[in-house]
Amino acid sequence: METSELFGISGLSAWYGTADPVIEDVALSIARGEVVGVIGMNGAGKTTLFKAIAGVLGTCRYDEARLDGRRVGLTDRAVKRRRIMVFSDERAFGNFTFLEYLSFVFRAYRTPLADCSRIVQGFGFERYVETPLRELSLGSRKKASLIAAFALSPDLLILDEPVNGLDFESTEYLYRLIRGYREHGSVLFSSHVLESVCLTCDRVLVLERTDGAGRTRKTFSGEEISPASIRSVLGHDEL
Ligand SMILES: Nc1ncnc2c1ncn2[C@@H]1O[C@H](COP(=O)(O)OP(=O)(O)OP(=O)(O)O)[C@@H](O)[C@H]1O
Repeated sequence: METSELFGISGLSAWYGTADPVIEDVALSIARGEVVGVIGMNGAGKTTLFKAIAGVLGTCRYDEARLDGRRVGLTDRAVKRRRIMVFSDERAFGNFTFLEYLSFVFRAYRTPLADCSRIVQGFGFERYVETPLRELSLGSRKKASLIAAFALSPDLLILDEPVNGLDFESTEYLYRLIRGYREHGSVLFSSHVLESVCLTCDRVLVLERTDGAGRTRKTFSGEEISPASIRSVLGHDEL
């Protein structure tokens, strides 16, 4: 294990109603200050993987999970306070305004409320801060969750399809936030947009469903992280 590892997991399998695993024997290590992207076809198991890592999916097992080099449980409260997951289509907290949601999140993480006006401005979200979340568009709801997560600034940000639903300018701003996060912590995010991983990631993992379950098939790093290189390995040269 590298000394710079923030979080690691091995032998991770997860399932829903039946015993058939949706992801099987997945291993992942995220270094401090590293941005890791996960790509894969619809249904490959990206969201399932993220929920398991975030400790919000009860139906999973793993050989070992590590945080700061120490063996931990994914549902340990102390571990959950070190990460936050932004869901692809967050519909909870619909009756809360953004400001209410923000103070709820900070209270839940036992952290003094931080000033997030710069991030609110960056996402052009000023006029929505007092609107109930259920009245917001998909993209604006996504912004509310992203602003709260970046303002909280835990050691590990887990973002499930953060680009989905965002307008062009907010997407560019999100890329800047993700790249800048290295100074503070690590980011694990999934995307169907190759540009998003190529512009931000240190490493890109491909999750692929083989023999019925999602497994990490290939890792791209450094120079390999380009749309052409990823397409060629995934067999889509003609695009
Ligand atoms: N709550 C659930 N109950 C039962 N099966 C589920 C549930 N959530 C997901 N699945 C199944 O698990 C598999 C993986 O789904 P998951 O959402 O993790 O994939 P994904 O890679 O995130 O897909 P997408 O790119 O479409 O978001 C799919 O076959 C899906 O139908």
